[in-house]
Amino acid sequence: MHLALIGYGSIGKRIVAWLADHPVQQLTIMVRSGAIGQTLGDPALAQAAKAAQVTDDIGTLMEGKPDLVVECAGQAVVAAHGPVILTAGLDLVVVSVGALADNDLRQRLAAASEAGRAELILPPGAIGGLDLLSTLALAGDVQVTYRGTKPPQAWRGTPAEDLCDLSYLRQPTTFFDDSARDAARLYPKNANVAATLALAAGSFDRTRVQLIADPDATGNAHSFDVRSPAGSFSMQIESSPSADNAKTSVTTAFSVISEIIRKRAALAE
Ligand SMILES: NC(=O)C1=CN([C@@H]2O[C@H](COP(=O)(O)OP(=O)(O)OC[C@H]3O[C@@H](n4cnc5c(N)ncnc54)[C@H](OP(=O)(O)O)[C@@H]3O)[C@@H](O)[C@H]2O)C=CC1
Ligand SMILES: O=C([O-])CC(=O)C(=O)O
Repeated sequence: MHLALIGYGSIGKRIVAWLADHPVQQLTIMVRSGAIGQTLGDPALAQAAKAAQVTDDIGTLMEGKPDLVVECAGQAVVAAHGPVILTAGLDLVVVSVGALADNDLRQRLAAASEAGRAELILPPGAIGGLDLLSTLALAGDVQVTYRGTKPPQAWRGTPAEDLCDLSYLRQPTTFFDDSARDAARLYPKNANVAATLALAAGSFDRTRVQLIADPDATGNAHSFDVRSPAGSFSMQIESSPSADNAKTSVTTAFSVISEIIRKRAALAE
């Protein structure tokens, strides 16, 4: 298998660490130009693949015709490179699912997937329960309320800094209560799960999102309630944060790894 990663942060590194025990034939990693040397020097690469290359150029990544491309970089990368990757016939896992809150981009990705006969794969990421939510959404009139609770440091560098004093919180504080569309736009590194729920529910505007900073939180909690005439359920997930990125639940990388395993099995058939 030839695997390509775009982004080598908490998720990319976790995937490469897993590859040490399940190496691929070829690995291509796309990083920013300033990070090429440091990434090439990472000893984890030698164990992850028989051959590894690091580039800052999407053309170079695509030239190698990887069997699977994984975006684990950010929403801007999905917008900049997602359509061209799919049009070229390369299957693409998108982790920064919040990018799909942009209707125009969502349509372009769908059209590119069809034109290139390539699969756009949206992994569950940090949450679960999407199968039942999709089922209830088909039956109609589904209402979703999601609550994302993280420790104050996970909200650094976001608009939450202007909405509450993250350094002096004494109790759980809800600083955002609005649609999944606005959550994905305003909190691109924290509200991808809200976008994933919205896609399964069939509406970014009717999926309600509450974002909470909790000084006593030790990890990232995702809870949501689904109500519909056909059925209702609630889910509560407590996740450990990634060691090198408090915003990202460690489970997310393993959700991507499931997709890598699925692709590898399909190639072996
Ligand atoms: N679907 C889900 O459930 C979840 C999705 N996510 C999303 O997954 C993505 C990755 O998460 P995570 O690994 O924790 O994030 P990190 O910030 O740890 O890593 C992302 C890496 O991608 C790099 N990057 C950004 N733009 C480019 C580019 N144009 N070319 C190459 N590299 C680039 C960043 O570099 P630099 O730091 O220089 O910008 C950084 O090194 C994020 O968008 C995050 O919000 C996270 C958790 C759950
Ligand atoms: O990993 C998480 O806890 C969720 C997250 O950051 C996101 O949805 O963007």
